[in-house]
Amino acid sequence: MMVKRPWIGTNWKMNKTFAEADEFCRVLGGSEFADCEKAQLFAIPTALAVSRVSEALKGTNVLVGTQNIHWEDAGQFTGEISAPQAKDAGAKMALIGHSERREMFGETDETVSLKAAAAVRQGLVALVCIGDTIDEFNDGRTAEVLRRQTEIALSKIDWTGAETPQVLVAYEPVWSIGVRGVPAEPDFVEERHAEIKQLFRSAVGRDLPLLYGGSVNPQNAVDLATREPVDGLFIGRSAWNASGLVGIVRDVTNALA
Ligand SMILES: O=C(CO)[C@H](O)COP(=O)(O)O
Repeated sequence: MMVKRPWIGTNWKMNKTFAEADEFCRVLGGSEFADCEKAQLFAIPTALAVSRVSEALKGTNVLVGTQNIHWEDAGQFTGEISAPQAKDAGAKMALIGHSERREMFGETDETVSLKAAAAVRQGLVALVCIGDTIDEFNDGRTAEVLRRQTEIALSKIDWTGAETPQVLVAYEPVWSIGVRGVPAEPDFVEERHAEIKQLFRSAVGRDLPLLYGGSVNPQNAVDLATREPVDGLFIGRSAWNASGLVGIVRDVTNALA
């Protein structure tokens, strides 16, 4: 059996001053996982810190991403940043459709699909988030919502080009995210992941890495990451300190060895 090489990374959201970003990079860059072959690590700072964090983690195996991009490459879009600009700053990944952007900043399935296509066009790894709200979950609409979000998100990517599009999806139940989030049971995650992976095959005819996010913590990380259809962990609060991320990477890679 092939040993799994999980994606493990963190989204800083609107957190960290430059000094705090530097400290994160110092600890992660100095850890035994800076050049880790057993996992693909990534960190997604605020747009202002992408350049600084990319520079600080240069030469390591940690990919740096940006939390949002516009779907156009340039233009009259005050306050936005484009995929080429994110790349210029050192980003290798673009986070797209996080539930906080869907809930609070008007992100729709349509804009998610445009942004995912823009990221791929520019050679960024697109990390697309999907997830059901608590109302959708309680109404038994989880499967329908995940199908809609997945199919639309992947619909504008050119899957036929010479380059294989680098697209990751993260299933993040909205009800499990953040300080009021309820951690999802690993059995529940395993079932949803198996269903979402079927959707990849029917929608785009291929397998895509599928990460889990939402209240991942040192207690549940190994159980989640070792489930067969879970290709990685997308972590918020428990990895904002680099030592938290390092601890989870250590536990998960040991468990998978
Ligand atoms: O973006 C997330 C992962 O970084 C996600 O929102 C989960 O946040 P958490 O519940 O604080 O882990």
